[in-house]
Amino acid sequence: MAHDILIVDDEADIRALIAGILEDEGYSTREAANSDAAIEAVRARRPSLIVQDIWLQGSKLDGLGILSEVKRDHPDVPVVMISGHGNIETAVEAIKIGAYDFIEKPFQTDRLLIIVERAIEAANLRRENKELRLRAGSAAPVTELVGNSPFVQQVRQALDKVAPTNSRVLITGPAGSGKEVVARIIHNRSRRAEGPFVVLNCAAMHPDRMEIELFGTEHGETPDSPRKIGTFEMAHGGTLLLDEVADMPLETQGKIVRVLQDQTFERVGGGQRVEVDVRVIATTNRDVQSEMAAGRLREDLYYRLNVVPFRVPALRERKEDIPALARHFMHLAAQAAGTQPRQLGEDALAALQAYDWPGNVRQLRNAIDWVLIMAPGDASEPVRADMLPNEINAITPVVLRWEKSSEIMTLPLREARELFEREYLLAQVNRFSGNISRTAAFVGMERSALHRKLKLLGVNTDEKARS
Ligand SMILES: Nc1ncnc2c1ncn2[C@@H]1O[C@H](COP(=O)(O)OP(=O)(O)OP(=O)(O)O)[C@@H](O)[C@H]1O
Repeated sequence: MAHDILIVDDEADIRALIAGILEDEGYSTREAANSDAAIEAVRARRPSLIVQDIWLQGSKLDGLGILSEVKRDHPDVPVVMISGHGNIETAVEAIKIGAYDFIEKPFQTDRLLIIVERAIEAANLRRENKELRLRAGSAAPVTELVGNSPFVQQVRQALDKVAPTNSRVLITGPAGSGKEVVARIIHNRSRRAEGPFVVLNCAAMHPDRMEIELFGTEHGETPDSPRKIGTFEMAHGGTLLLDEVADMPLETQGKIVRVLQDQTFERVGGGQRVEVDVRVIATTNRDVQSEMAAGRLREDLYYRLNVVPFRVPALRERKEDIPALARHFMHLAAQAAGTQPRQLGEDALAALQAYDWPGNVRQLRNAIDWVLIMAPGDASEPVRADMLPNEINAITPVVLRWEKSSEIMTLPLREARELFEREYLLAQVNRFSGNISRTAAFVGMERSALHRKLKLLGVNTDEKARS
């Protein structure tokens, strides 16, 4: 579809001249002679770009006034100002308000066309980047890792060191564990934070499209379609995240090695080299050693990407983070739904910690979204363990489903006490990811006494590690 350009000038012959030049290049144009007509035209349909004179005779608002209104309602629409010799200062003022650029009268056709093309391209890139961020479910910049487990503390320290450098980083870990979050934090804390953060999901991409997505095309996919900008070019000045890099075709992996080497590449179907300044971060949930052994991941790519390795463990290996993550996601879910967050009872948090989370942090986030909307009971009451989704509730330790536990009432006191102690301690050991010292401190026992007790109750090492 042709880009729609609005031309605002009080002189009819200048409007006609600009419209002619732009239409010859395939743009479609509309014209407005004063501020009322300009604002009405923008309201009728958001243009792709506005070319606008600074001085407008017989108009309520001058060029700067229209610019301010347009930028207030449509900050993403690029505006190119036309200035006369005497008003360069005003043109500079316009740039401060948000104009993309200005051209001086009398203008050269080539300059007008170059500026228009660049302004539209820049606006497209900004929009695509915004969409990519939204698709990743994270429009707001992530700056902190939620949690306080030894893992999170270690990663925090490593992030402080690595983020400001330009090092490439390879992040491994199971699906949904937070690899992309780590990548975003690295970007947000780097000197590139103001630049784009672009994600290319290699697993979701058809292998045939991979190179077009990465490098773009010089001529467009059909003779009259515009050229496409690839993710490497979009990420110029910022960070490119190659998500699930081991799923990339081998041939493309080879091309990436070359880009990493000299930071230039050719667009598909193009002969010219495009220079870029991009920090590359890659993630994978596969075992990189076996991927290399099977010939699915090139060793030279692996060594170039793995300058700084990060491993994000499964959630079941760091259960201490669950309460903080659960509260964080409850807060986010409530904010998104425009409601009050529900409080999570201690028993519910313990039940969440007893569960294995095969889908990791992403599954926990989904579960909390469910709890906010679906959990029974009054919204002002804390959520209890038995109100959690079925798959979690089903494995909740007996001790957390007290009123459901008819079994305990059928037992003599000594056996009931043993059952309670066993379930209670098992649940606590689970909450602390099998760490006996931290469990002992929490339940108020000596470490050695807890060990003895667990042995006596038949809680074996496997169960402790059941996580
Ligand atoms: N420590 C954390 N703090 C806050 N949110 C987190 C954290 N870890 C993960 N999340 C959230 O969990 C979800 C999954 O995280 P993310 O997409 O980073 O995982 P991933 O390992 O990249 O997954 P995949 O391998 O499937 O692409 C996201 O919604 C993310 O915001």
